[in-house]
Amino acid sequence: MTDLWQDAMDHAVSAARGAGQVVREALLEDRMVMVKSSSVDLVTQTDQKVEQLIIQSVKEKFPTHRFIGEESVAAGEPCVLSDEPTWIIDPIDGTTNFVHRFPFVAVSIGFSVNKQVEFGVVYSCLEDKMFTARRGRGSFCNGDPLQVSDQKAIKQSIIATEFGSDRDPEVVDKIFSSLRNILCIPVHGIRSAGTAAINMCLVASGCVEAYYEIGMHVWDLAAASLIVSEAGGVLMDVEGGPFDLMSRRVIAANNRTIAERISGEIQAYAPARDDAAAPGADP
Ligand SMILES: O=P(O)(O)O[C@H]1[C@H](O)[C@@H](O)[C@H](O)[C@@H](O)[C@@H]1O
Ligand SMILES: [Mg+2]
Ligand SMILES: [Mg+2]
Repeated sequence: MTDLWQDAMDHAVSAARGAGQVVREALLEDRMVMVKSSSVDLVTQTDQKVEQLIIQSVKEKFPTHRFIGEESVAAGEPCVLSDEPTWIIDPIDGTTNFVHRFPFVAVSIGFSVNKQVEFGVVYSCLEDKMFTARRGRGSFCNGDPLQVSDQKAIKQSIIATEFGSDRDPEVVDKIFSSLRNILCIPVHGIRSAGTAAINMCLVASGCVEAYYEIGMHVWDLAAASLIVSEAGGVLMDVEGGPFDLMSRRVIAANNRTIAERISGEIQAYAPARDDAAAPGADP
């Protein structure tokens, strides 16, 4: 049977690796920092340049494919997940890390058809780790297979999360209330890589048992969600229902028991969905 998407996945790996080189070179130069939704939601010209390099390279090979790019959406492009082949791109996941030279920065490229992620590529460019997954064919890091942790007890676990870029005191109170509940289970520790994609690749690698967050976006999650599930992990909404790529809410865990326990400790809220502004979106 013809393998429809292998050529596209090979291109994604090559584009992510090339983008990583651009990121590493940019780290040696001064970076002009701009802000988006808040004074702590950062973006640089490198984010914008890398996204355009990836999108242009894809358009040359796959002219009918669609795109959801973090910085294109920030510039006003619609954020629509249709049934069409769609490249879901976060050119730099961990921009704050990039600005501060904190060494966890990823290029994330997900690819969906019929709203289902067919492959995911996350390139941790300072570690030179290429995380890949193809639906139904496993997850890998630099070609080595990945498997989530076999830890069953949350009290023997490390949990990853992020604090996001919303500094509304009411939101921050919910974030810290969830964090306190989880810390006091107790768990062994809480970690933040500063990038959703790398946190999820750490789940897939068995380094942390789970990651949760409310507020990140589809481009942070798309590629890494498949890397987690193809490594034997589970994805869930923070209130225990099915994972929804556009909801800006996720629990990614090594097993359902730990995911459900985390869900029970989270003080949930619902940020505006990524597709909220899409034509015909539910209000
Ligand atoms: O670095 P970016 O691509 O903006 O993504 C991060 C986002 O800015 C943060 O608010 C989230 O907490 C992280 O999980 C994202 O990785
Ligand atoms: Mg991101
Ligand atoms: Mg980004």
